[in-house]
Amino acid sequence: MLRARAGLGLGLGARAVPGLGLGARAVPGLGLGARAGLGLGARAGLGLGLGARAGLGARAVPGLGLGARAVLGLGALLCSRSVVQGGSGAWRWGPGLRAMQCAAQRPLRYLGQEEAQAIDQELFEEYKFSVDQLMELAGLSCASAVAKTYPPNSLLRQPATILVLCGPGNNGGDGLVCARHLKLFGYEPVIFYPKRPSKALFQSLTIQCEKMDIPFLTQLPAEASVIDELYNLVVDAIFGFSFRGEVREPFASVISTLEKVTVPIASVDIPSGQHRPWHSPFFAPPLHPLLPSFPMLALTVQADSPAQCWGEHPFVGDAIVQMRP
Ligand SMILES: NC(=O)C1=CN([C@@H]2O[C@H](COP(=O)(O)OP(=O)(O)OC[C@H]3O[C@@H](n4cnc5c(N)ncnc54)[C@H](OP(=O)(O)O)[C@@H]3O)[C@@H](O)[C@H]2O)[C@H](O)CC1
Repeated sequence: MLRARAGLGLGLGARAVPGLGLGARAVPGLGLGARAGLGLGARAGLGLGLGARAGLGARAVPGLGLGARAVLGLGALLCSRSVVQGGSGAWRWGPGLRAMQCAAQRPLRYLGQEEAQAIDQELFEEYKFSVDQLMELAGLSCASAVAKTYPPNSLLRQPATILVLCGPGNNGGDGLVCARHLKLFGYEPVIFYPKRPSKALFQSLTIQCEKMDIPFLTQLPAEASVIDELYNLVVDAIFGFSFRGEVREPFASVISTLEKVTVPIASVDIPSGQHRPWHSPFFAPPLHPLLPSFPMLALTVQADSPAQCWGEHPFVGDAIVQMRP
């Protein structure tokens, strides 16, 4: 069933969203807001909101009362600085689904590596999401964030070339999905995928890119200047939260080259090799021992406070998870 709703609400209370919803919904907070996504969960809160909501499936019921909430939301959440700060700014919508753009200078609560992995496990085991589902959303979120920050026709080099570097794990899978959506958004992605796992999922993602005529490089240019010359932007989908220890080949050379490029780097989840002082404008200064510099595209964030953001172009996509109390 498709449902749409708009209204003004002031509520201190609990509400439940007992279904799987696709659409937009008002989000508590001062301001005008709407949130798009695929959401499953229940939430309670204190909020004054004017917004619109449209959903496919079950919906929340506002009420008086004080309660806890748990949200497992998969979707795009876009919010303006002023909303995050409790001001009166309007919510903004972006391309595709799911990304949250928030203010810096707010108290931050970053996930550590283990926490991020635990949330991932919970999504798979308790909430029964499949890796394909999450990866598709992750890749789409990444492509959407790139498109929002660097629209294809704003780029210096035309056609709008983007180099997508894919690693051997799920982060690399996110990169493949991202490349596919970038192509649909009007970019010319080129993929470097030097270590390909034998799992069917990655083979399928590779075939899908090939079918879309996205070229795969057999070798990465060793000179960073060549990358600067050929590409407007690099998407770094080499390692995510399972990266451990010193970088091994072939990725040590890749990351070493990446450190020297001057075009922007958009990292998926965390900057690969993550201890390095990347010069990308996306990255904030070191903030956490596990996540010393945070990337443009974070895929999982602890969402107790949606004001947790950072950097010049912060985006949070993919799974927005609020734990049950
Ligand atoms: N949270 C979500 O909703 C989702 C997140 N996704 C993305 O998945 C990654 C995590 O994926 P995972 O496969 O667990 O791990 P990585 O992609 O980070 O990397 C694993 C591979 O990396 C190799 N590795 C690890 N350390 C090194 C190193 N020092 N040098 C070289 N290679 C390294 C590792 O190789 P092994 O030989 O050690 O096995 C693995 O091959 C997360 O960050 C998100 O981007 C999913 O899309 C699902 C949704």
